[in-house]
Amino acid sequence: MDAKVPIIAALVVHQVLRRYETYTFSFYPLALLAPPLLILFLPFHNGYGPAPTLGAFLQCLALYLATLAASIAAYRLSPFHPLARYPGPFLGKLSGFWMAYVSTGGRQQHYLKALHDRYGDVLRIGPNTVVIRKSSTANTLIGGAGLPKGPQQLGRFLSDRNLAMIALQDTELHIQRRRAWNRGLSPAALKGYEDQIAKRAGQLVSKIEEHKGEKEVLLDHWFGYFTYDFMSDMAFGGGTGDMLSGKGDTSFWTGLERSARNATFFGHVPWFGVLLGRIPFLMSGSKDFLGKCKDSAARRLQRGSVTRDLFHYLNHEDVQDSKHPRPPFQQLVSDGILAMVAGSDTVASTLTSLFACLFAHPEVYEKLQEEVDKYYPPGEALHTKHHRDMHYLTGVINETMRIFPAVPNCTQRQVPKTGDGITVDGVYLPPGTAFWMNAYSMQTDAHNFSPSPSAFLPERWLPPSDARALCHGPGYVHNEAAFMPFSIGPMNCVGKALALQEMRTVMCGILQRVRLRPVEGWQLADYDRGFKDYFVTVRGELPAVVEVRAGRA
Ligand code: HEM
Repeated sequence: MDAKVPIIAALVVHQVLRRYETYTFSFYPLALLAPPLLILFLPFHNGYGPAPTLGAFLQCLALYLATLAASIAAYRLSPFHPLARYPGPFLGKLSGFWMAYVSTGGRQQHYLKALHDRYGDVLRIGPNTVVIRKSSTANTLIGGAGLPKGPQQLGRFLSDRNLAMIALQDTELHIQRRRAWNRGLSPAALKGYEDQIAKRAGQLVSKIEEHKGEKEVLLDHWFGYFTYDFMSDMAFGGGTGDMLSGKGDTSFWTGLERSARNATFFGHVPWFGVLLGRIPFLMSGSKDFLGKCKDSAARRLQRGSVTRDLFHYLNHEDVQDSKHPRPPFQQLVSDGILAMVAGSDTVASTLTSLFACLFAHPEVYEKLQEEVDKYYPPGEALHTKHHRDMHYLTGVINETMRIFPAVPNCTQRQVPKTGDGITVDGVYLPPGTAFWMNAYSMQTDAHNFSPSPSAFLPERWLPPSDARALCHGPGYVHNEAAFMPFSIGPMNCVGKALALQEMRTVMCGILQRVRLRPVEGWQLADYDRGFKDYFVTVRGELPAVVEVRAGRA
């Protein structure tokens, strides 16, 4: 047998694969099987004889695939790879499946932080993927004129078609789509959601109150029900959210958790997620969940606009002119799914972490209680007018999101495949490099927040005029450029203001009426262990004891 032919074919195909990336399903079997078949049947002398047998084909295929795999591995590990300068796990350099595997444990934020502490600010965690902890690069890379989105979301949504806004890699398309979202989450639109938030927050507090005298109430569950019900009011004008009343279907949360684990995995190998997403009987759990979200969006579209909900803006019902034609149905469905996933879990996670931090720091709870009592005495309605003066509450929320960010790895961007790549503050990213700004590592790095970067100190965030502010003394560092729980730039979290408004309203509502305590033996360390980064965060239960405050029921 002439071994040279399949070996040369494999080396050529490797070069094609390096340059040509596709999510077309048929491409992969073609790239893997067609060259050995061609070699056997092409009329030139191939060394396999005039009538090739199955054995000859298998021999040729094995040699071809082994050479292809060896060539890919050798290139990825070689000093000639454009990312060779960056340290990282050996298996990560070899394949995206390494980080996909690590992510299944839910502790990738801690894994990456440990690697950053060991190797430095830029790590190579995939063949063409890095993760960055250097805040001085953030503005250029993901700020105002930052780089386009990376491919991770295609894997997470198991599709490269009918994408939700968060997954759009074409910046122009993203800007266009984002306009409607910006209108739907503008300060004026937020004013319109204020009563709904206050109503749902009041309902939540009443539900928590009902548990007084009982052994415990699971706060994480109730926060989940609150965010789901509110998001369905806010996004779809109501009609689907009924969890707080105890009547709703809670399978949204089980579905989300199950599909989130898959989503994390496929975010590291997006091409694989897209391929599996095309196979009808696979990934049924994730597809069922996406299907349920689709149904909510479809029902809302059929019903039409009753209130000025988010769909009112996404469907361009607020701008009836020829420049704003109605978007295709599938686009609305994808963005509806995005609203439910991005808007529910993140806020539920942060509210749960907020109380976990307060339980672990009773002195902080006391100070926050004082501030809430000052602005929201008994009977004071849960409107937003005091929020901006509540600096301690802001400090508590920021400090919680610093240590327990609901999206620990921020999000992915990618350097365009054509051009020279980009250099910023000594970090060179070659064309095609996908990268994450690692929020968790940045926010807990002593170079950005000192003293005690892992300690919960809301005083870090107080304005210098406040006597309690922690802003002097040797070794004090407070680098807000490294604080990005909502990401930054024009593709950051469009729901940031809404999320803060929800969280402030709920915190004020709860502290105004009840006193919550952790159950006997509860430890923050246990909560931390159960806090898993599965694209959205999965957290352990947060049981609490409820006491109604005198004169507040
Ligand atoms: C504590 C709460 C929240 C946190 C920590 C959070 C965090 C994030 C982060 C880190 C991103 C990625 C941004 C990027 O790609 O650079 C994001 C995107 C997004 N978030 Fe949030 N989020 C929260 C709440 C919300 C809420 C309430 C909504 C309401 C609908 C929302 C809607 C979105 C949307 C639509 C995107 C995609 C933005 C785009 O691609 O332009 N988020 N969020």
